[in-house]
Amino acid sequence: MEHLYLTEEHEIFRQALRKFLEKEAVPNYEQWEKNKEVPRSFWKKLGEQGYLCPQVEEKYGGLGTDFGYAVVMNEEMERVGTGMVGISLHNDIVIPYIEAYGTEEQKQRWLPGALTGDIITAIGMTEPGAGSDLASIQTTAIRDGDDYIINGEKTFITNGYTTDLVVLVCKTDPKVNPPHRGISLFVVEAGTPGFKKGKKLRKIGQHANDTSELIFEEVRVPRTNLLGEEGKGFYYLMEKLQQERLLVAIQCMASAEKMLELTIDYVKQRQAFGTTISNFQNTQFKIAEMATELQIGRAFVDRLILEHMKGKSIVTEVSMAKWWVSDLAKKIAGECMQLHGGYGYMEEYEIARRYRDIAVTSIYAGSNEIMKQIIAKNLL
Ligand SMILES: Cc1cc2nc3c(=O)[nH]c(=O)nc-3n(C[C@H](O)[C@H](O)[C@H](O)COP(=O)(O)OP(=O)(O)OC[C@H]3O[C@@H](n4cnc5c(N)ncnc54)[C@H](O)[C@@H]3O)c2cc1C
Repeated sequence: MEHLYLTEEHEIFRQALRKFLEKEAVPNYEQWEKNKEVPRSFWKKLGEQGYLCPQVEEKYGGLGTDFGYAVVMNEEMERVGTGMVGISLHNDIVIPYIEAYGTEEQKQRWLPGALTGDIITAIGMTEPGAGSDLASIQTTAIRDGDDYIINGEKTFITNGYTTDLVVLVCKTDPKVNPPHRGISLFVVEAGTPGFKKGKKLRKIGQHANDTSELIFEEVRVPRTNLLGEEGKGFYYLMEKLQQERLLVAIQCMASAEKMLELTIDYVKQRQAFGTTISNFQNTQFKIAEMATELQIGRAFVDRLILEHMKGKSIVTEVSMAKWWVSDLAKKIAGECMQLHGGYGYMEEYEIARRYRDIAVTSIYAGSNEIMKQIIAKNLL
């Protein structure tokens, strides 16, 4: 499908990336699902080809690419499987915090490793007792001379098991009112005494994508690991969530388009009552409806990508896209599975995995209910 914001260079990049993924990811994907992680050897290969954080400035080893390249990467990885979203989380969500709020010293320290795959990153916001209500987190980072002492627990952390570096959301002032003013961001490196990782969590889908609990017991980090200013963490998160939520909409579009493609192929060859399933009017109407809804979603998401690339603040519209496209993708997953009949419920057919993988998109990156709350708050 043609996109408004992509140049010929983006398309050349897409072709090269697609070839790379067909060789290095597709044949191994099932094994990654079984192992519940994308191996570091693959991250390193991505790094060698310039696919890790290509947007980073050249002086740190990056290519200084625009958001169009991130869109292409997300679409192409999503075509392979949603279990690769941890790579996008690293490229397009975690590293941008360091790029935007890190000091020169911090950038020199962490960006080069993030580009080679030596440093895999994660972001720790959610806790066992606080997800949507982020301001009520309990993890604390209390000043002790030139250091901070961190105590707390995070859960559902993407890349949590493999991570070398986590951008951690903590309370530096647990008593301040309103509570979000007491939130700060820290970089905590794996291996720091007191920082423990839990087991890989057992999820219903996105198996290749590792998700873990992270535990912090009396973890001492120097002041040089504070990201940006103390007490500004919540504002930094709000600034960056636009891109995170837009990416979920982009991933859901790509996945839903793939599901429709798989289903069109299937109904054209499956026989029943002496003809193909594609000859039934119900099938034709379902395909027509899904294709129409995908065109509507594509037009909206493409417009938002363009505006995001121009640096516009489109928080309300991105929240709309996040809930609407993820709900659409979930509905399409159900309808595509239905058109596959019993085979759609079998793991041999890709639609089964896609059905499981898409379910979480209405929950993570801010639940769809929270998206509607943001939209309503900005309109009323
Ligand atoms: C696979 C996976 C990967 C994840 N990756 C990460 C990660 O890398 N880093 C990270 O920090 N977190 C991550 N998360 C956490 C995710 O962002 C949270 O699960 C999500 O924000 C919801 O929080 P919760 O699970 O605590 O649900 P809750 O906040 O307890 O919500 C439960 C239900 O109540 C609804 N609800 C809550 N508040 C309101 C309200 N005010 N009005 C109406 N309804 C409301 C919610 O929409 C939801 O339906 C991940 C989660 C999953 C499942």
